[in-house]
Amino acid sequence: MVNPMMVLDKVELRRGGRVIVGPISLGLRDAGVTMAMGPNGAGKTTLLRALHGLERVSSGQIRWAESAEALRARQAFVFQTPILMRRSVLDSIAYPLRLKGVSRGEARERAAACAETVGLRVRLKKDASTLSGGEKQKMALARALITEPALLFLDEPSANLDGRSTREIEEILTHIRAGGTRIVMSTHDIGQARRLADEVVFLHDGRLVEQASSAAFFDAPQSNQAYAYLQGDIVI
Ligand SMILES: Nc1ncnc2c1ncn2[C@@H]1O[C@H](COP(=O)(O)OP(=O)(O)OP(=O)(O)O)[C@@H](O)[C@H]1O
Repeated sequence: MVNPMMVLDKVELRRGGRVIVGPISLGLRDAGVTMAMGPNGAGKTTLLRALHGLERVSSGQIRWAESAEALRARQAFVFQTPILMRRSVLDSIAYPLRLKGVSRGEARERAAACAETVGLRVRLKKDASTLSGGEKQKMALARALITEPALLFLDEPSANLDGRSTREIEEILTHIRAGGTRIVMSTHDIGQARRLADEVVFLHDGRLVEQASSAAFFDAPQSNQAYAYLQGDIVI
């Protein structure tokens, strides 16, 4: 593979005496959008969290092209349910910069610019908890973008959103991908995966079943599980 950004070598995660992910071996190249797909419980969230360093790997190795510490400082994670703080939208978006020691004024200025990017400019003074679901997710995205991540993880970022908000989130992701940010995300929305993914990593029962370019995966899935999943059938 040309320029792998990270390589997983027989990575396994065990919890409560049970293997929940793995063993998985795969390489992720250093550009584009990788989409983790698979039925409920396949291990998508756990895998993304492990890649971001939020889950302990039980055995095997995750190797990075650069030092894990250096990369960690330049990666961000958008959770399925946004984490809310009792602050204004502006200060919520500015928060990661404040943690890094950036002055309040500069953090707020950059937060306002990020809010503009995600279409939340007119909501800046509102309490974050009063936002709609779609707005909350956009705020979470802005809070991730403010750190200018080289690598962005998103776990089903539009799971509970209507079609319009989903498209708006997708437009933002397309924009930041074009800016060079590497994206690794999960979705159950097959249309979204077709629209955004460069490659698909299909998981089933904690195992990697397929890794293929988006075109190859959607045109001709190689496994019965992926075929059934794309048809909306029960995957066994
Ligand atoms: N900390 C944990 N301890 C025990 N089991 C866990 C833990 N975390 C996840 N699991 C189990 O691991 C499996 C994979 O879960 P995960 O949330 O990664 O799947 P998923 O593909 O993201 O599912 P969904 O599409 O429903 O969000 C599930 O069976 C889940 O119950």
